Order: sequence, then C-alpha cells, then structure tokens
Amino acid sequence: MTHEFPSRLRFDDALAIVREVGARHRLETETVPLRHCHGRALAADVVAPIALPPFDNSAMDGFAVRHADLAGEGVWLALAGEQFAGVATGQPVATGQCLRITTGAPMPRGADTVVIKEDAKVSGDTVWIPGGIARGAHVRAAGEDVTAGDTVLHAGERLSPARVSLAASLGLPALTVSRRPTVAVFTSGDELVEPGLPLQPGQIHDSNRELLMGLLRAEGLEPTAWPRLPDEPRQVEVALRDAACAFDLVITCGAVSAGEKDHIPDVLQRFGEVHFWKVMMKPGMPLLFGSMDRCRFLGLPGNPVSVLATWLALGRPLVDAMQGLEESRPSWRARLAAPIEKPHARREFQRARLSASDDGVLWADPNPATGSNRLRAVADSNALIVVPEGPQSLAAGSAVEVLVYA
Ligand SMILES: Nc1nc2c(c(=O)[nH]1)N[C@H]1C(S)=C(S)[C@@H](COP(=O)(O)OP(=O)(O)OC[C@H]3O[C@@H](n4cnc5c(N)ncnc54)[C@H](O)[C@@H]3O)O[C@H]1N2
Ligand code: MOO
Repeated sequence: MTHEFPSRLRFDDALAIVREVGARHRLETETVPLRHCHGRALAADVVAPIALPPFDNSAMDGFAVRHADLAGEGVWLALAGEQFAGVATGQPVATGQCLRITTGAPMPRGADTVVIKEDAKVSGDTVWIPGGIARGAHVRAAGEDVTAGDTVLHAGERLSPARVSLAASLGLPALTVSRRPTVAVFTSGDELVEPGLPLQPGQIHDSNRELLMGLLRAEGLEPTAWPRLPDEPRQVEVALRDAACAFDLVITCGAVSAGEKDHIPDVLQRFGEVHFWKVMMKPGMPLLFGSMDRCRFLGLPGNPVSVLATWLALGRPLVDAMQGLEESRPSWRARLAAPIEKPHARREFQRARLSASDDGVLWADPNPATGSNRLRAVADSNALIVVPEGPQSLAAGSAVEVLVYA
C-alpha cells in the first residue's frame, strides 16, 4: 500500500485531524420537540422570551403582609382572603390586612413580605404576626433567575436534562439541534463466535460488539450492529461499501494491523480516503481514520482495550465535531495511588480505579494488567490514566489526567 497519508502520527495531531474532518462534515440541524433534545448538541442560541420567575411570588405557604404594618413585638392583622397558586385573584392587601398565600402564588398588590404559616397564629379572622420579620422575606422576585432577552443557552452546548428543563420553563416547545450521526458497527475476524455458541479450538467470543454498542449508546447514539465480517477481502469490501453509502459513521474493529488478514485499510484506500493510519498511542496504535462515500470511517484495532481507548480518546471527539459540540467535556485529574514507569515514546492509556479519599483527593489506582486483550481489568476499572508521550517515571502522588468511562 502506498502511503500518501500521515502515519504513526502524534496523538495531538491525530486529534486535530479528527476534529477538523468532523467539523467539515457537520451534520444538518433540525428543530425537534424537547423530549427529543436530551443529550444533543444545541445548534442555535436560546434567548429568553420571558423572565423567570415571570412574576413576584411566594416561596412559602403562609401569609402575605405589608412589612410597614409589622411592629416590634408582633401585631394582629385582619385576614382578608386568600391568594393560592394558579390564578391571580387581583385582591390587594390593604393596610392592617394579610392574605393567606401558598408557595408559587403571585404576590398580591400591596404585600411585600411572606410570613410562614408555622410562625403565625390564626384566631378567627385575625392573624398574629411575630416581630423580627425581614422586609421581602420569602418573596421570589420576578426576573431574579432570568431576565427576558438573556441568552441562556448557547449553540455548541450539550443539552443536559437541566438545560432542556430551562427551555421548558421559558415555554419553548422545541429546540434547534444537530442531527445525531447514524452509526454502523462491524466486528471482524474468523475467530469470533457469538456469545451463547460453543467455542471450537482457536475461537473466542465476540466481546467488542457489546463494548462498542454500549459505549455508543452512552453517547445517546443508536448504533446498528452489522453481521460480523469474515477475514475475506471481497466480503469485507461489499459490506463496508454498502454501509458507507447509508450511514454517517462506520466503525469497524479488528483487521487494521499488519496481519495477512487485515483487509480494512486496503478497502478504505481503494474505495475512500485515508486521513491517517497508526497513531503513537498505546493501546490503539493501528487506528485507521478516513472517509468513504458519505460516511466517516473509524477502523478501531481489535484488542478490546484498544477499542475502549481509541473510542474515548478519538471517537468521541469525532462525533462531537460532527454535531458541532464545542463545549469541552469535563476533564478530570487525579493523583496516582501507585507509581507508573513508561519506557516507550507513545501516549499511553492505563486502566485504573478512581476513588475519592475523605480529604477530597481523587486517587487513580492503576490496574497492574497491561495486555490490551485483558477485558477483566477494564471491567474492574472505571477510568483510563493518560500517561504523556516520552519515557515517564511518575511517582505515587503525581497528578495525572484521567478519562472516566464508568
Ligand atoms: N506485526 C504486527 N503485529 C501486530 C501489530 C503490529 O503493529 N505489527 N499491532 C498489534 C497491535 S498494537 C494491535 S492492537 C493488534 C491490532 O490488530 P487488528 O486491529 O488488526 O485486530 P485483529 O488482529 O483482528 O485482532 C486483534 C486481537 O483482538 C481480538 N479481537 C478482534 N476482534 C474482537 C472482538 N470483536 N471481540 C473480542 N476480541 C476481538 C483478536 O482475536 C485478536 O486477539 O495487532 C497487534 N499485532
Ligand atoms: O496498540 Mo495495540 O492497540 O497496543 O494493543
């Protein structure tokens, strides 16, 4: 194979290419009802059409009073009626009066303070209000949270439940978001057998499919698993070309390294375009990235830990860029619970268990398993420690970047 694409590139260079290609293939936007917005990329700023709260209202159940009526020791006020949440009656509070009020009810004209029920004493048509009540107590002011005209959400942000709920409170029934990428998932290899079927000598169960499907679903995507690819070049070619004209993203795992049966880079080069092949990372070195027909193409290495590391470190930035997500994901740093020695030049991703100590320090305890086939160590861990390029000798207690995955 001729190599007119970058190979063995630095991780940061690979990340830059992934982001650039993803952004160049931004998915179109659509305006969809709120319930379909969760987890998606907002594509247009949201300007508040109304204030929040929309009107002054009571924060507690009790009595709406005029603060000027209150006296040092306490005072009896005439109970003139009630203002419950839901309908503004328009009944004002005149001097010497109070109104019964509930949480969320509009403040009656004339009243500026709410006295909670537990502090007051009702006797017939009068209410005893103790002294020492602050002016404005338990009143939620119109616009204290949001002023009409505020830009409350920004294009490029991820729509968390709280953000969708904020849009709902502003009365917006729908938001403009990026379409989510459609994803086809392939596993490949003659040695792979469906879980549930017995293993013949030389076979293993396909575990990457579940790993990938779960990782993709955790991003809110709805991947489609295709039948497993055999190590047969014609069948690989037909299946990948079929998927490439129907999906936004095709993800394969396995068959991207140097073996005689590693056909995928060849198919991508013949029928598409390779953006890069092989990244200076461990695990995940043979990672292949390209475009074919209408899809972006990620060829993940077959080892399960390589699948995890390449997806977290480069796959997620790709789907973020395709959706125009500009808000960076939360980044975490932790202290090493044990030293790490790394002699090689590649950026390394090491499995670790994160836990917070009582004094508020986040610790990353590296798992001693190193083989990129060792899935149990992935299941026992919840994060990948990012060990920077070049030989590293990191003492226990050193601060490191971690990618949290569980
Ligand atoms: N001579 C070289 N050999 C290898 C190199 C290299 O550069 N030169 N790279 C090594 C590295 S690093 C990795 S990672 C693997 C990646 O190889 P492939 O992506 O081509 O993957 P396969 O050979 O198909 O599989 C690797 C490994 O993973 C197992 N596998 C594959 N798919 C699944 C699945 N769906 N579920 C569970 N396990 C799976 C497969 O049986 C192999 O054991 O290559 C090294 N070799
Ligand atoms: O890079 Mo391979 O992915 O080390 O296992």
